[in-house]
Amino acid sequence: MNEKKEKYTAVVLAAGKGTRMGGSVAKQFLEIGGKPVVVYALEVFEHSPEIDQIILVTGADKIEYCQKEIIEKYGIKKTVSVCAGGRERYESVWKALQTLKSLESEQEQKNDYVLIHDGARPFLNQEMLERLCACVKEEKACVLGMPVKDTIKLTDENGKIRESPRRDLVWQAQTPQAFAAELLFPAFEKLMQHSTEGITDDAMVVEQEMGIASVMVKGGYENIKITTPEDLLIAESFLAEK
Ligand SMILES: Nc1ccn([C@@H]2O[C@H](COP(=O)(O)OP(=O)(O)OP(=O)(O)O)[C@@H](O)[C@H]2O)c(=O)n1
Ligand SMILES: C[C@](O)(CO)[C@H](O)COP(=O)(O)O
Repeated sequence: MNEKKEKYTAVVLAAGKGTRMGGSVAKQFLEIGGKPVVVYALEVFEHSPEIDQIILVTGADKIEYCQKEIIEKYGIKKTVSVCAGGRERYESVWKALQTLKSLESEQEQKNDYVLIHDGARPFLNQEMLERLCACVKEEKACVLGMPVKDTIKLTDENGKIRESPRRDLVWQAQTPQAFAAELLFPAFEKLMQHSTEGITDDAMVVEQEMGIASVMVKGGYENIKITTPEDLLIAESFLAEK
């Protein structure tokens, strides 16, 4: 007898303003290798056998653009919603989770796992995604990342070094970050009940609100986030190699 497949939703975040990049077009919509940055990750989720559906989060004024110029144009058929995000990244995640709750009522089916990905990370690939999906089934909270290559210094506010942590224990966190839905929903519900500062990823929310530590899963050094202008040069050089 076939076992019922567990349900995976990918949330792709594309509601940021790209302040550090500058320019008039938000970085997730800039073209690299002839396609907008956000399309690369959407295509990976579209072609993954694990992922059942995709929610794309963008600015309220970009919903129509995303529907026509991203989802329809590039054939991202697993997209079940293009919804408006919030001011901060975690608020965009919260909006996506609310959308997902409404969809669950309509679909009369709950999700087992939710993956949250920065639309500004175009070099996710199927191998990274497979490792993450396999891990989250076991561990319930998993973060893609890579060990750091430089020596890390922790300083005080004046830049004075306070600690040099063991490098073999220090990782750069990437996305996607994947969670059992039963952990992620209550974590964000709790988070939104108090004033919140300094939240820069989803694993922090699950740790802070639920007391659950996520497990690091090997991503790739190429899984960069396009953040500042030099990242576009790095991205072009990765694409030239393909
Ligand atoms: N309110 C926000 C802020 C960020 N993001 C998304 O989260 C990802 C990672 O965020 P970051 O690199 O910080 O993007 P921006 O917030 O756009 O950049 P900046 O901080 O330079 O303005 C990006 O794909 C971005 O579009 C989002 O959906 N909603
Ligand atoms: C989630 C993230 O991409 C993991 O590295 C990162 O923390 C986002 O941070 P940012 O301040 O939004 O760039």
